[in-house]
Amino acid sequence: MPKYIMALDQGTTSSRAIIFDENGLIKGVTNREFTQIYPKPGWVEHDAMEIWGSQIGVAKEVLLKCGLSVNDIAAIGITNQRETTVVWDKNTGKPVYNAIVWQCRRTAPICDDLKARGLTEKIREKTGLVVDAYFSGTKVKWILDNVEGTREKAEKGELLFGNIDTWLIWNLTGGKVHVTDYSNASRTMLFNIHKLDWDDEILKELNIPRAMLPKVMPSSHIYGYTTTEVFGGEIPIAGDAGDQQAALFGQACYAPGMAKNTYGTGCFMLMNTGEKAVESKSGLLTTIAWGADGKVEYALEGSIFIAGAVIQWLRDELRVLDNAAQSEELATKVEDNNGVYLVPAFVGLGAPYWDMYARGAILGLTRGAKREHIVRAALESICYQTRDVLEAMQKDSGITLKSLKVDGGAVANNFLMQFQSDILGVPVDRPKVIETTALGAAYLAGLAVGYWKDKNDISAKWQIDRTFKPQMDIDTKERLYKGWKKAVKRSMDWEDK
Ligand SMILES: Nc1ncnc2c1ncn2[C@@H]1O[C@H](COP(=O)(O)OP(=O)(O)O)[C@@H](O)[C@H]1O
Ligand SMILES: O=P(O)(O)OC[C@H](O)CO
Repeated sequence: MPKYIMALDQGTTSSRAIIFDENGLIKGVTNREFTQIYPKPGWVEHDAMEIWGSQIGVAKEVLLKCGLSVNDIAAIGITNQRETTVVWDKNTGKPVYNAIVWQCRRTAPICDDLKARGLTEKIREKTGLVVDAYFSGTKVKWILDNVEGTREKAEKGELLFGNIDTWLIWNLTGGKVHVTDYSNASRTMLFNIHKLDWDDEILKELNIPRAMLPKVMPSSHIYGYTTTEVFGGEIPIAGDAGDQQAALFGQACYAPGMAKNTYGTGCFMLMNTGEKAVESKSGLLTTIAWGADGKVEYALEGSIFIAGAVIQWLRDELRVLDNAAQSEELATKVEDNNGVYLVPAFVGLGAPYWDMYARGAILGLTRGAKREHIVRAALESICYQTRDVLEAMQKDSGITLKSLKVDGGAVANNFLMQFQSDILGVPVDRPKVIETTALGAAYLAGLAVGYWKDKNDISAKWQIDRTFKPQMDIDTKERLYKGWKKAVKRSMDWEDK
């Protein structure tokens, strides 16, 4: 058996390739940011060819960096930004339009129409999702309705749809394999999560031909092999999961009631609910965690659209930071937020508010408000949003979390982690490997090819780096959170419909 597993982690802002050893430890990482395209306010696109190029580029680079060849890799696991939609021509392999990113709000009117037609409940029952522009279904419809010639071609079976996992696997296999996994399918708003099949009724409502859709497979499975043109040899592609579900797997949250929160571009809290699809009454999503060991398991999810991205915004647009890490230094230069709240509703609000028309706001400014306060308010907003979601999660599941496992790029920020623990009143556990998304994809791939034995083998590898314990007094905590709730209200229903 070759010595390593390679994970390809295609995120919202960067493509990453990571090589893991049998202890689940990182041997090498490479990372490449790619272009974010904002054609209009609220619209977000990526160039699918650039995504493919950057992903394959980092994969080759990491092999070189580690001095490894194709024969050293036992399997590849894919994990991806979810919901982002690519439609391409089956014959040429070329996308017919840019990838429409999960954050894009352009299909809000299509969602309003679905709601007006009384389909909200039916869609929730079948897919576990709320009707929102976030998911892929309305994005596919938008492409077929707006890009010339695509509907005819789709009806003739000449176009294919895929999320980024599907797009990467298609390209890695030289256009031979058109698949996705249960976790990704469950984010399309086209998939019946109980029957485990594409839903003909929803497809009809959105006028999407079934022939465009990929075959849905387990998340740990050999889907195909890389063509020799890619790496000069064949490697089995054996893991596929949406990045948030992959992180749940990488954090070894295998028992019902176990949860993690991932702090990347957005912030996503998922709780394993086992073989039971728990219905949310508090604004969360019911989603498929993964298909593995011959069964499908479910999760409750709280999706926060903007988390680490607010720090990128401070860096790239406001230019008050040189780099993301500097946010910690600035936030700790001041004693508190000085009454300043930042609601990062740049692309509307996700869980538990689901307001496609909310927009970002900075409130509570006075003459004494400094750059440091705004930076601090941005970091605090990530923690308040997480509390919103945790409260909903505890209500829906009836489980009170004793601690929260965290991961993702932004958890390197110690101020963020301490404030998170303070505002939740719950200890926050940061593991040694914070690249748990990639690790989860590697585990899923490794299990499929027998590189690791089973989930117990994996659970034993989870190691803690640091626990952040709550230190804030209850009055301060509640006063701060109350301010947040007030600020959120002001940001809602801002954009005209
Ligand atoms: N030290 C830090 N403090 C706050 N935010 C950070 C820090 N380091 C990275 N980030 C944020 O984390 C995000 C990157 O995390 P990552 O897990 O790579 O995200 P993604 O997979 O969504 O691309 C960026 O949005 C960045 O602004
Ligand atoms: O790119 P990330 O890691 O922020 O993840 C994006 C999510 O998958 C969107 O649902």
